[in-house]
Amino acid sequence: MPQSFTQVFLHNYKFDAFLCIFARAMGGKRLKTGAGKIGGGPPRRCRSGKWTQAGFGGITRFAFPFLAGYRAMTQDTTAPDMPPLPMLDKARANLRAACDRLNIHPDVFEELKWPRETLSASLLIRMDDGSRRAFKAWRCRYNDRRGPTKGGVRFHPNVSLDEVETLAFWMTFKCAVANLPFGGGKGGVCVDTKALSASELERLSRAYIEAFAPFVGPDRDILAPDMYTNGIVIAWMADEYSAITGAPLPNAITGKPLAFGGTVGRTDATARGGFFALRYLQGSLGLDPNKATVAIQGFGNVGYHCAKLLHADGYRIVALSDSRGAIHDPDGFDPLAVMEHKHKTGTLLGAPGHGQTREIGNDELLELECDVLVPAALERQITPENQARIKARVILEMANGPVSPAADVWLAEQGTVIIPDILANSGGVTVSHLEWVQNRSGFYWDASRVRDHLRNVMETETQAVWTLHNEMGLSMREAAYVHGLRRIAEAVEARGTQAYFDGA
Ligand SMILES: NC(=O)c1ccc[n+]([C@@H]2O[C@H](COP(=O)([O-])OP(=O)(O)OC[C@H]3O[C@@H](n4cnc5c(N)ncnc54)[C@H](O)[C@@H]3O)[C@@H](O)[C@H]2O)c1
Repeated sequence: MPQSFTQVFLHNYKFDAFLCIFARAMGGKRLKTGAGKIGGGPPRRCRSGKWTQAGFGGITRFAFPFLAGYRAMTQDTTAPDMPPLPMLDKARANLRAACDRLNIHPDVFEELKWPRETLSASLLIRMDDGSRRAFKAWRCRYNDRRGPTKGGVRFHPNVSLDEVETLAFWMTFKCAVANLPFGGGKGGVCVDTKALSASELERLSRAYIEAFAPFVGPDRDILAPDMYTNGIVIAWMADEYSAITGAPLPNAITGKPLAFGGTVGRTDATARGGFFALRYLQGSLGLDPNKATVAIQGFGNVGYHCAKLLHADGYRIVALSDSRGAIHDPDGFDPLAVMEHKHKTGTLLGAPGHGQTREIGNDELLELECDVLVPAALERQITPENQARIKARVILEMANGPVSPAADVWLAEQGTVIIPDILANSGGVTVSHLEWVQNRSGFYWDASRVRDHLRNVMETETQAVWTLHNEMGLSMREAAYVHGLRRIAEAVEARGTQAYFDGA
């Protein structure tokens, strides 16, 4: 039995390779692809799950029961600790601190130390030019004590196992902070979507589901959008899941288009949730929406809707950015006009503002003089390297993990208020929960009911975190972890801890 993480990993890959050879020996065929055929060979619409397919996707499905069981075994908490995964280790420092604050039973920390299970796969797809390419992919179920795991799928060239597991860890806490009956999960594919054609992207999205279908399910692991997985990607995934399971409306995937069982209000839910949290705190933070200035990093789903909502509320959006660059105008931008320009030209560079607009570097945006900084793109954008140059009084973390743990401590000491990701961006998963509920009941809500529910959740939980922050003298992040951990610990302890066996 392998002992170290590296050994476990290598062992798993050898196991995959063995299955690959075994599958070929058993007669898995290499199938032609072309128009109407998607993925690296497998025939589509295969509902039986029988071993009739070649390619890694088929193998993963075939091998899944062995792999899942094997990985679960190798992640036994009685095994020696694994070598560090840098991001996850750092994220876990918040858990350790919250456990110490609450005097939580050691069994709880032990349970949350590692993901419950992580599956890796190689997605082999046919490219438009006829070649085949393999993309590394993962799906992690971190902890499911409060319910089925829930989390998005990220398509990005820098996605790694460490990132996926860390994002799943954060999802565990986010769902608890929002008081949802879910645990935390996450998935990712190492891919630059901009380098793929639409049909290649469709094949990849479907191949992801094919590889992980046995791992997911409405009562097991529920998928959602994340970076570079928009509504159409989610629709392909949901369609593929329907085909595999034979269920026409799979509620194992949320963020679906409306016509495909989606919910009203999901598109801007993450941004709206952050907006509700900020608006709830703005009085306490001394922010006057008619005077306050905002810089937003990332102009995708979350960044754009955040800009729109804040702008409509009176805030002045003085800077915006995307992966291609950033723009600054002290007199502010109308996000609708910027989006229109982006649609026309493919970039927000050159978009009109209300005054003297100039292009700036992405780094410069973070360091601008403004009241509220909204990172809505990637992790680790604010680190010890640039922390001293951050001038915003308030940071609304719409991205996951945009402030490194060291910078987080340093900024909190300087008096910067950071509304942490596990609270600020929990609006998305909150409305995803409503989609899951509506799919189950078959009764669909109107927009005002969804918004009222979201506002209620965001205000209730923001108030709880703010109260802990003040009463226990914690940073907002520490308070959010304490708040979430209390709920997770209750769910763990309800099933019994060592104390039951000690007769305590
Ligand atoms: N979509 C959701 O519902 C949701 C929910 C919770 C958290 N989040 C988090 O919010 C963040 C954004 O997600 P999204 O759904 O808006 O993704 P998206 O793919 O729609 O948009 C991402 C944006 O970030 C920009 N970007 C990428 N690299 C950048 C860089 N180096 N500098 C500046 N901008 C850069 C992209 O150009 C794009 O505009 C992610 O961290 C995601 O995990 C999203």
